[in-house]
Amino acid sequence: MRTVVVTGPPRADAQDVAALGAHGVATVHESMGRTGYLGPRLRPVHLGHRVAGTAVTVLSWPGDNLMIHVAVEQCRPGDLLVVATTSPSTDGMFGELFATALQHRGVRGLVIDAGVRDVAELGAMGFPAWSAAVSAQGTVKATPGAVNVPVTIGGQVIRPGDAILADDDGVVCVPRSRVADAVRAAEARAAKEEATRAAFQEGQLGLDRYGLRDRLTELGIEYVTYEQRLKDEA
Ligand SMILES: O=C([O-])CC(=O)C(=O)O
Ligand SMILES: [Mg+2]
Repeated sequence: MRTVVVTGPPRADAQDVAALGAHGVATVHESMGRTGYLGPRLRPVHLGHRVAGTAVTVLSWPGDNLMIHVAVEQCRPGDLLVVATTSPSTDGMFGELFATALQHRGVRGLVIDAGVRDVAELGAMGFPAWSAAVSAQGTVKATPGAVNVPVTIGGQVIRPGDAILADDDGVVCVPRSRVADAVRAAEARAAKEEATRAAFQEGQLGLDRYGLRDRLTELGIEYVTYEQRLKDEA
C-alpha cells in the first residue's frame, strides 16, 4: 500500500459541529433520513459521553498502529480520530498513551473499528472512545497506511473533516457539507419530540397522536375480547 498522509484537510465549521453536539446520535441519524449511522458494532467503551468533532481519518494495517502515531501529529483541537483497518481486526491498537497524546492536542475522542485497551485508564482520564472490541492484544508499528483519506466503517464512508457525533447510542457521521442542514433538521426533530414528550406525559397515546388507528384498520388488525378469544380457542 502507498503511504499517504494528507495534511490540513478542510474541516466542518466548528460552530456547526458544536451545535450538532447538542443533539443525540439517534436524533441526528433520524433527522438526516436515517443515514450516517456506523452501526451497532461500534460501542462506547465508557457510557455517559456525548462528543462531536471533526474527523481525522486513519487507515491502518490490522495489528499495526504505526499510522495512528502518524495521525496524532495531524490532529488539531476539536478533531476526533477515526481509525479503520484494511481488513477486520480486534487487536488492541489504542490505549491510554495514545489518549494522553490526543488529549494534549485537544482531540475530543476516538472511533476505532478495531480494539482498544487500558479501559480503566481511559475511564479515569475521561477520554471518550467507541470501538468494535476491547482487547489487550498488542500490536506492532511496521506497516504503511494512510491518514486523512476516505475510510469506511459499518458501510459508511467517512471523509477527513466530516463531523462525527458519538454518544451512548453509537456513532453517526455527517458529511462536511451537510452539517448546517443536519443541525437544522435535528433542531426541528428535537422540537417535535419535545411536544410529543409533553403529550405522553399527559397520557396521550401514540396510537392517537400518530394517527395509527386508521393504519390498524387498513392492516386488518381486529380487537377481540379475552372471553371471545377463549371461546374461539375452545
Ligand atoms: O501503545 C500501544 O500500542 C497502545 C496502548 O496500549 C497505548 O496507547 O497505551
Ligand atoms: Mg497502553
